[in-house]
Amino acid sequence: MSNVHDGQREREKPEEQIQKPFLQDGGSEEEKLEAHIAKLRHQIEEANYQYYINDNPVLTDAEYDQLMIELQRIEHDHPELQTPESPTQHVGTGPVQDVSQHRHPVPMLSLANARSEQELLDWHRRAQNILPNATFSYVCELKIDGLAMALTYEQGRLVMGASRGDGLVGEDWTANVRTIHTIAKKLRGKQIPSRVEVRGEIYMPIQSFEKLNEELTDTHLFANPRNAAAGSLRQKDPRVTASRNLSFFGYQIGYVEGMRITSHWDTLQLIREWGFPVNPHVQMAHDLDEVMAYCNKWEKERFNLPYEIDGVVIKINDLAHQEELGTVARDPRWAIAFKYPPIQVATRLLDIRVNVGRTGSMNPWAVLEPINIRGVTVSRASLHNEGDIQRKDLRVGDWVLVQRAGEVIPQVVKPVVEHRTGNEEVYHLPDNCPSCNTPIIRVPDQAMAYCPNKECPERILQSVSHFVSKGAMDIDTIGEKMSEQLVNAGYIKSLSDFYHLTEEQLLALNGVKKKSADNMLAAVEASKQRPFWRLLFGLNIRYIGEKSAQILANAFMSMDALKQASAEDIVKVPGIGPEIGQSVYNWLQDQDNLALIERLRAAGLTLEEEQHEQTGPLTGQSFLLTGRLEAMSRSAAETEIVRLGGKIATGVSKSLSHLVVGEDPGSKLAKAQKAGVAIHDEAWLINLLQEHATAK
Ligand SMILES: NC(=O)c1ccc[n+]([C@@H]2O[C@H](COP(=O)([O-])OP(=O)(O)OC[C@H]3O[C@@H](n4cnc5c(N)ncnc54)[C@H](O)[C@@H]3O)[C@@H](O)[C@H]2O)c1
Ligand SMILES: [Zn+2]
Repeated sequence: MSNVHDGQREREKPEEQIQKPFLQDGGSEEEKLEAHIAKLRHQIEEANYQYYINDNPVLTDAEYDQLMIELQRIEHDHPELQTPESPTQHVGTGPVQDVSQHRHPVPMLSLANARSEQELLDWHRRAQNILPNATFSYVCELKIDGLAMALTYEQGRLVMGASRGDGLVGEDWTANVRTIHTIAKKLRGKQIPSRVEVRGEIYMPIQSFEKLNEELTDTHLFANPRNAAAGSLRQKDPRVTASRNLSFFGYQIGYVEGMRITSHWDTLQLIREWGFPVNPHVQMAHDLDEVMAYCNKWEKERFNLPYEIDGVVIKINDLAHQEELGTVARDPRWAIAFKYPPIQVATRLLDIRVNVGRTGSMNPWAVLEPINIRGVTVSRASLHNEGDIQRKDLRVGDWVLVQRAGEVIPQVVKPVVEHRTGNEEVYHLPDNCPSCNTPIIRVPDQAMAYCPNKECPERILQSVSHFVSKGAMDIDTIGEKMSEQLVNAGYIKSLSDFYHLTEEQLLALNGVKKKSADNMLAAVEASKQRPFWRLLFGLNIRYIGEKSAQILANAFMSMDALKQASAEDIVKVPGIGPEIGQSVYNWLQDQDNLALIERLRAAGLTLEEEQHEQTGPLTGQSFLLTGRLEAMSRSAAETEIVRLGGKIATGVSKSLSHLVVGEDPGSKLAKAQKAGVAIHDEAWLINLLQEHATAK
């Protein structure tokens, strides 16, 4: 453990802060300590509940870890105060009552943490003391920030998907787990055991997380991809889970019948053969130097990953060693998590300003004193909405903690209250739109505020930029800059004006030559062929993201059918919540919007889903195959995908659902990785096709 002085200081500090109910005058040292422990335990249990059950943390991970470390230290120094109920002795928190429970045949444990090279060495020394003659080798893995899942297979078929819960009893989420494409429903390969439990991490790619938060109404925003993954899995309706683009990496076997495996490395190979994705960055290490090199490498490179990691997991490779080392409290002795320090930096909140979004929303953002967070200078951060600012009690002039997680936009975590001087100012949204000065409107029960003016210049600019963007109408030769010029020149007052642009108009703009004018007109023309859902997405209807646009287009098949639907009809569609449904309905009641639809119709845009399209289990998903497939030809695979309702994409874009990679893939792989597209191998595809072919 750390040196005595540190330990003493750590213990003294919190005692000063103990609140009255715990501290009775004249109480002995012991009583004080007990009271302090009780408080710590209470705080941790409370945080656990918010984190594991509500998927809505009330503390930052760093704050939580601080409480836990302190409690562990006190219990270590005062074993007499340890209890089996202490949060240091158990994992997570029990399952919620109204979900079926699953008792884990082999407990699902947590992992002890190391935060420095020294702590890693300490871990190694402890293991070596128990097995003095053993020579260890290690498997290094990324610590994916998601939630642990235990998947049981009988005769190769998935029969149970359970969360960790309190480690002994988890929640049965089988129906939801089945909707996750990267989880095998049927094991592949030659060696199929009669019964096996595969463990791994369900996670949400960063891009999907960001997209999801864009689509969710402000009251349900997820704090990070981990909470988004847990919240999306723990849904009553599996169709909601299905719409959330969760993914999976396998990393362990809980137990297996009739099969002998001797090393963790072999475990990973076997899991891969069975058809699960295994993280491609797993690596063997033969000594602690190699382990440290791996940790250091990924501390820097983690921001290039399409998913979040919060550290590295190091496991002793030999399963016989693992068995002998066993577990202590809630952690195995044969593994450790090397955790990266949270990337939070303090800086000044200089000002709060407001942008007008494409639906008229007031979007406050922070002007920060520029600060370098791991090589990136951060000078602004999104603040979501006024409610969020109030919840965090951010005041202009505050010192604030700023966080950069993965590639997620920098976030203001909280104010550093101790640094307050009293000169900080409580923030309120302006009463009028900063762009057009119209009084803003607040929606009851929501933290959002809007500019109601349809002619608000900033709102028009944003909505036009969105309309031409890649995910929407993809008018690629007209970017943000050109949109601005077109709006400023008065050519685009409404989205339908794009379809009446003339060459003369374009040539009159600064710096536009005939060739680029022609390109722009051609791109506008081509956009008429975009599928209906893209138009729906492009229309800037509040809360409508790509996914909900697809769901609505599939459910109603045409704009006319959608127009005729009642609010109840729309809300009833699986995956469309009440806010989205009501918002679409309201939008369609507005005369100006209806007139816009008619102008778009007259211009020849697609207002219907293609009728001849197959619908099936893969509807709403797009696929792109690259490289050589072995078991079937690419065209046969594509035909089968289309037959099952899926689409074949023409290139990699953010909206691509799956990239399937065969032998010798080309540049698409790197592109897809960058775009955060889910990437699979051929085994996965075949499994998927077989699964649905039999189910159909
Ligand atoms: N902010 C809060 O209020 C709050 C509350 C509770 C917990 N937490 C966070 O959760 C942590 C504790 O949670 P925990 O008990 O799940 O421990 P943990 O997350 O530190 O480590 C154990 C987990 O790591 C995951 N994991 C990812 N990749 C893995 C791999 N390759 N091999 C094995 N496991 C892998 C598994 O899900 C496993 O259950 C805390 O340190 C804190 O960061 C935060
Ligand atoms: Zn305005």
